[in-house]
Amino acid sequence: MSHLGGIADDFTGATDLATNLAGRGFDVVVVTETGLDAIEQDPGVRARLSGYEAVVVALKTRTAPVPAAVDASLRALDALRALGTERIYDKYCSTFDSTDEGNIGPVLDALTEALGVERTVVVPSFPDNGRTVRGGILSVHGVRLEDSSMRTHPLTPMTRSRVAGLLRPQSIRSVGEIHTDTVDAGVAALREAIAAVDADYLVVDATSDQHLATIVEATGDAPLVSGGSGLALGLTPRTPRSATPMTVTAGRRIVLAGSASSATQGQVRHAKERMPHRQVDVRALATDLDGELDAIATWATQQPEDGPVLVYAVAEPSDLIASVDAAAAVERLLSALAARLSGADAGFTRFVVAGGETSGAVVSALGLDELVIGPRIAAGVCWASGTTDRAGTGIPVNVALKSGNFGTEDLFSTAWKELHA
Ligand SMILES: Nc1ncnc2c1ncn2[C@@H]1O[C@H](COP(=O)(O)OP(=O)(O)OP(=O)(O)O)[C@@H](O)[C@H]1O
Ligand SMILES: O=C(O)[C@@H](O)C(=O)CO
Repeated sequence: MSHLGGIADDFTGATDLATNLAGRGFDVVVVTETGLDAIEQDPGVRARLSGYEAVVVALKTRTAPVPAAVDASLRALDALRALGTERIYDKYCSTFDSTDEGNIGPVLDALTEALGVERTVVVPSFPDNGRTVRGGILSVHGVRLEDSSMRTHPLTPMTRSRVAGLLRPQSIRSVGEIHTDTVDAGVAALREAIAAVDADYLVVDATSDQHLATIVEATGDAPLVSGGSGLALGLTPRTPRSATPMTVTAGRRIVLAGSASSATQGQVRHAKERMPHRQVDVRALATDLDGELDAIATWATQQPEDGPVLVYAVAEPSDLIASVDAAAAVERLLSALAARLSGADAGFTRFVVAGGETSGAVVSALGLDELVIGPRIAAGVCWASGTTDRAGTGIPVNVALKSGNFGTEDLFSTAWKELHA
């Protein structure tokens, strides 16, 4: 029986959570929406997956309308319950990516109702990646969220920093705060505060892994926790055992960077100095997406086979075209490119993908139902393996899904060295 079930609102978030769980000794697998079909339909799949200590469902709901996000999350919950999971970890972004119409609140409302939970913690902090909450204010590397690069995010611009203030407009339930002094006072004090504060959702400060461990201990066996992936760093598997080994492939390598985040832009500029590279002509996509796809696919297959190549959307802030249509077209292009290049003819089997939305589109296009977690590349980023179809006749691939703002500048050229048999 699986112990922990994660529901992540995007794919990089799912592998981020899985990376931290694996780091704590959990045998963990990520399943996609097609993997949910298999859980629902196939008792054999249910029996196999319930052997994992943790199962994380990767949804693509971060920017989805509320009803779709709620439905998908409840479906994930049902599937996780069918695996016997006892605790649910609702994973959203460490920078609380959403708008006032966002779905973090509605999904929490739905999960608390379905689980019959009265209150739950809200903990976006992930100190290893510079995300901290102090006095209820979320900061990124010491800069208030509203003053960070997230202010100009193309899909979820973050213009306020108080987590409770971001959550309240989204939820029908009440939101309170518990600050650092209480967390510093230790498990018993925090437990008391959680019981005493008159609110359903409690935004709990955390600026260190020690704070996260205190929160995990204070929430004990709570059936639901919510946050970024940081809280996982305080969890302990019930039955530690060796992780399922990840398959390492030997095919060609490509970086697909659809993320517009500032860290990704730096990584793109760094990689451009070190590998063959090509920028997506975003304006051309509106009129001739197929032509651009053909051109980039042909270019990629003509590059030297022994090193990675880079296809990217944004290297400088001025490359960004603020339009939902442009964003959707970039996702379509990069995902179709991944599908085409993963075919036996082109022979690409190893993919670093930057950006949550982009990763969701790419993994879906590759048709991966399950991701087995492999070596850690950076905080919240790991290699994973999957098979491009479920019948067992597909092509094994490795993917590293990198959240937009995660990773050091050299990640696109150094990630590969973690990929060894
Ligand atoms: N030049 C561009 N103009 C407009 N939109 C773009 C452009 N390049 C990329 N995009 C879009 O921006 C969005 C980036 O979202 P994505 O989630 O992939 O990355 P991110 O937001 O940087 O990362 P994360 O969500 O992991 O923090 C995607 O929808 C992508 O298609
Ligand atoms: O929590 C984060 O910052 C990431 O896992 C994320 O959500 C990626 O989009």
